Amino acid sequence: MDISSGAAHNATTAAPGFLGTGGLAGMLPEVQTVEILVAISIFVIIHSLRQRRSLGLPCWPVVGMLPSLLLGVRGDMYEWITGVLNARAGTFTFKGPWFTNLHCVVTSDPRNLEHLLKTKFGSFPKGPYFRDNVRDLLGDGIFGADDDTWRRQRKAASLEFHSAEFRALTASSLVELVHGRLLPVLAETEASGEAVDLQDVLLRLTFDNVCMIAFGVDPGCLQKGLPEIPFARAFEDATEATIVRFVTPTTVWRAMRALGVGHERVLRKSLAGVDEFAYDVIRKRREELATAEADADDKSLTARSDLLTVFTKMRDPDHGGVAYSDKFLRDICVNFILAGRDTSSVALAWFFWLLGKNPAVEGKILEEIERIVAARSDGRGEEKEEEELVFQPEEVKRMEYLHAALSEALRLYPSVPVDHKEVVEDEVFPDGTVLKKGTKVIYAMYSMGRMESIWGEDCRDYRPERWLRDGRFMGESAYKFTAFNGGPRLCLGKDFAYYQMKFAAASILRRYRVNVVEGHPVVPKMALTLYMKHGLKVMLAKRDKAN
Ligand code: HEM
Repeated sequence: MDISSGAAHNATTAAPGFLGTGGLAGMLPEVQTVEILVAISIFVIIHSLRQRRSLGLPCWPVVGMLPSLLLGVRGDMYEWITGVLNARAGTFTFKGPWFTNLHCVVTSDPRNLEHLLKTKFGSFPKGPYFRDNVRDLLGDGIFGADDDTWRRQRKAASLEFHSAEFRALTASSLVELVHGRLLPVLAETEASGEAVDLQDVLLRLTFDNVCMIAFGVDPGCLQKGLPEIPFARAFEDATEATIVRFVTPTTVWRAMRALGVGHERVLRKSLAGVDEFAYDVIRKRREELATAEADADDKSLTARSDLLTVFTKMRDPDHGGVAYSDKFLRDICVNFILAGRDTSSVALAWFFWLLGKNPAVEGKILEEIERIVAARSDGRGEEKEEEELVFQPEEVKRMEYLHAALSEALRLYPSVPVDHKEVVEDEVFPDGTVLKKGTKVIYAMYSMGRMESIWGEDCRDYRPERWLRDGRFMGESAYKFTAFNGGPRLCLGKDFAYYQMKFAAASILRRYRVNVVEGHPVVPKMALTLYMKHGLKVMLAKRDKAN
């Protein structure tokens, strides 16, 4: 480019009196600056577009791919990730701004999922970054733990979750909650003719339920009037404030914690609420168990099978067989509450919304329920009033179409839409992606449900039949259907969650038509769990034989 000729042209076309004799020399640096800036801009744009071709997104100097991310966050973040993954055959590398910890590899390729969740499980722990962020809330509990700390809890909890006593507890707690509280709340709502946020009602149901499983205590969130419960509020606030740490540079949130300001102040206060509740229950349970032990005839307390009682009675084999500390018991319970408090309820909320759009599926679920009720050998299905009809565990098990319909809802709307791991040594994914030690890997469950390469051309359709062979439910590979994770860290509450969702869904559907309020906006919220951003406003209509 001939800078001098351009400058001369400017000089000759400008008014001579204005430039005077020194005009040409004074103009030169200005023109050069503009042209250099234009040249740099052209270079940056060409470079970024080239990067877009090779990486899937334009990558700008200094800010990396942040502009694309910010544009994606403005709309539906999960759909944006899905679009990029589809264009990149299932994996892309996100380059964050310089000096941030936003660099990561995002994948939805089942081969990579199997590699990181099972084959090379040891190379992909939760990692210190995740643990440091969640430690104040979760302590050393199973959710953030790795290695031996994780293995010990997983083994003990796994034994408990597969015991007959635990299954009996889950079944009885659900009868108590659904028939004693959920149905009365819904009956009141129906009678009032008002709309209700079904997601909120379901969140209250599963929060109470998981507290009964973990602590053996019912906090009473789900009851008429839908009151605010301090423990539930504290838990919610503590979780939200913890999540903010993931989008705040580590040094910044640490400084905020030291100073006790901003979301760290909220976290400190809400953690105090969580701990107050937890330690109070632990203290009382220890006292009750000691009293029951002293009175050999009192079997009522020692027969409890909630997690807190089971772990309080256990001895720690790694520490000379002493009892577990209060802090350890607190961490166990808080972790299970976090894992089980909202995952099944948001799945149910999406399920009810999908049914509204797919009445044929709802019809088939109702037919299945009626067949099961009609098959009752003692004729209870015919004789008893609808309100009293309580599904038995073996009946819930026989609801295979409902099982398929819930799995299909979770395929499209997995309660955990994305998850995260950290690589501890250099690795290569089966698709050829090179991972340097310390790389963060995001696996996108939400996107996996929308990939033609995994589920075929109708991947976006809600079709429970894809889960059925000759009318029987057929599970899928955990690396293709990843809603419950896979490998050694497969969700421990999976069977319980299905039981809970089926029991609640069948009990509601047999009694009510759930009509989503017309015009109510349904979009996912940006959070670690796939909540509906505006809840699910519905009107209930009593079902009779005609509808
Ligand atoms: C629809 C309902 C549910 C879904 C979709 C679901 C999904 C998941 C997912 C994706 C993980 C892996 C999380 C991670 O490692 O980052 C997980 C782990 C876990 N889930 Fe669930 N979950 C559900 C219900 C429950 C319930 C009701 C409980 C307990 C009462 C529970 C207990 C756990 C536990 C303890 C883990 C940790 C397992 C480990 O790290 O070894 N889940 N779940």
